[in-house]
Formats: sequence, structure tokens, C-alpha cells
Amino acid sequence: MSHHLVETIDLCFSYPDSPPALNGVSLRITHGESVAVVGGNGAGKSTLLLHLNGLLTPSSGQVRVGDIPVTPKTVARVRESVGMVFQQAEDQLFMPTVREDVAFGPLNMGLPPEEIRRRVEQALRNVHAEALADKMTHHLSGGEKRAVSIATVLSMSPDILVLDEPSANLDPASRRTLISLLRQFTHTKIIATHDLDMVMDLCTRCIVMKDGSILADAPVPDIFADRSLLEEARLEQPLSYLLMRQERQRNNSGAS
Ligand SMILES: Nc1ncnc2c1ncn2[C@@H]1O[C@H](COP(=O)(O)OP(=O)(O)OP(=O)(O)O)[C@@H](O)[C@H]1O
Repeated sequence: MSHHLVETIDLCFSYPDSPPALNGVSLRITHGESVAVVGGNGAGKSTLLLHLNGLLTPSSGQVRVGDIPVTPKTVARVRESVGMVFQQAEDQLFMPTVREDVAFGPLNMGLPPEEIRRRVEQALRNVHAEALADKMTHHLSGGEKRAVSIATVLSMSPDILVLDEPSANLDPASRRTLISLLRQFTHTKIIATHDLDMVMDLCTRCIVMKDGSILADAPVPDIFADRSLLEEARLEQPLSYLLMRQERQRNNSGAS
């Protein structure tokens, strides 16, 4: 894929017998960006993400990854480039052991056994889960499942990592580990989340959704400075933003 752009053009989608879940979403994300997708419950975040690697097909409009339109014909190629980490780890992990789950993607890509072994080891090392390799996936804790879910995607060496609620249900230490892990992934990241403190930590750009449309798309500090926008989107200023602003005010008053 020439350059790892993700683009949606006037994307609309309705689930069967339901009102539209996406209403003309257009966005363009370029290589290396770290983008948060935020909004209240039911705003359309997961539905948008599921279009990015062809798990849902638009009712109208288009999704493009690089120069390839995402269609049933291109979807296998697109999924080598766009790695999706689902909201529920149970949707991601379906093989008996961790090692088999992490090997599943590379195996499907038709890679030689030695390369598969190398990728599995590397991906597990990246998420600090080497010790879990031979465990049964259904015996893992929530945090371990999340780490292994990410490894199943990293083993395919994606250019674009798409994560739906990656920090949900993690204890503070596991959440912190996840954030530092994601920080090390320097390719494009697209993260749907309610964890606005994590957005402060990881993202530079923030897309705010409401009722299946984009309400705002701007640098993270600009979004968090706009209280009426946040209220309209059923969001609140995160603590880390308030602390950062307080610190700046203190420094400014100290300097004057
Ligand atoms: N499988 C489905 N069938 C019918 N409607 C659905 C389905 N999945 C989602 N929806 C509806 O589509 C809309 C968008 O849902 P979506 O899950 O994309 O929102 P979200 O922003 O990810 O929400 P949350 O923050 O609660 O996870 C909602 O009105 C939801 O009820």
C-alpha cells in the first residue's frame, strides 16, 4: 500500500431495521497520526471503526486505505494493513492457546513457519506476554486478554492499528502498561474510547462523534478546551487536561 492513509468519504450505514448509525462521515487520517474517536454511548464510534477494515460494508459512501477502496474483493489485503483490536477480547481470541491465537493471522497470510514463529515471539515480547504463550486463552485475566488481543494484531505487522475501547475494564496498572505499549507503536493509531485521560496521554487529534456524524475534528487540547462542545457530545474535561491547564496558569503567573 503506497501510503497508509485512511479515508472515509460520505460514509453512511444503517443496521437492519434501524435508523442510520453513520450519517455521512468524511475523514482523512495520515501515516503516523494518533487519533481518538470519542462521543457518548451510541454515537457511532464502533460502527465507524468496523468499516475501516471491512467488517461492515457501507450503505453508501466509501472507505479507502492507501489507494485501495475497501470492498469484499480487497478486504483480505486491507486487513493485512489495518489491524483491529475489538472491544470484547472474546471476539478476538478463539483458538485454544495464546500461541495459536497470535499465530493465526500470520498463518492466514501464508507466511513460512519460521517467519510465523519469529512474529509470534516478537508480538508476545512487545506486549510483555511471552510467559503466557502456552496458556489457554480462556484462562487469562482481563488485562492479559487485552495484551494478547493486541499481540494477535501486531503479529500481522499492521501499518494502522484500530482499537475499540482498549482501556475498558483494566485495573490502573494494566491500563498504564497498555498506554506505554501503545505509545511504542509508532505507526497510525485510531482509538475509540471513553477514557479521555488516555486520549491526553496518547493522541494528538480528536474526532468527536454524535448521532452518527462528526461534531468536531481538531487537535486534542482544542477539543478539551471547548466545554460546550464536550457537553453537547455528552463528554467532560478529563482530569489530566484540567491539571495541565492549572500547571500552565501557575507557570504563566510565576513568569509575569
Ligand atoms: N448490531 C446492531 N444492530 C442494530 N443496531 C446497532 C447494532 N450495533 C450498534 N447499533 C446501533 O448503532 C448506533 C451506534 O452504535 P455504536 O456501537 O457504533 O456506538 P458507540 O459510539 O460505539 O457506542 P458505545 O460508546 O456505547 O460503545 C447505536 O444507536 C446502536 O444502538
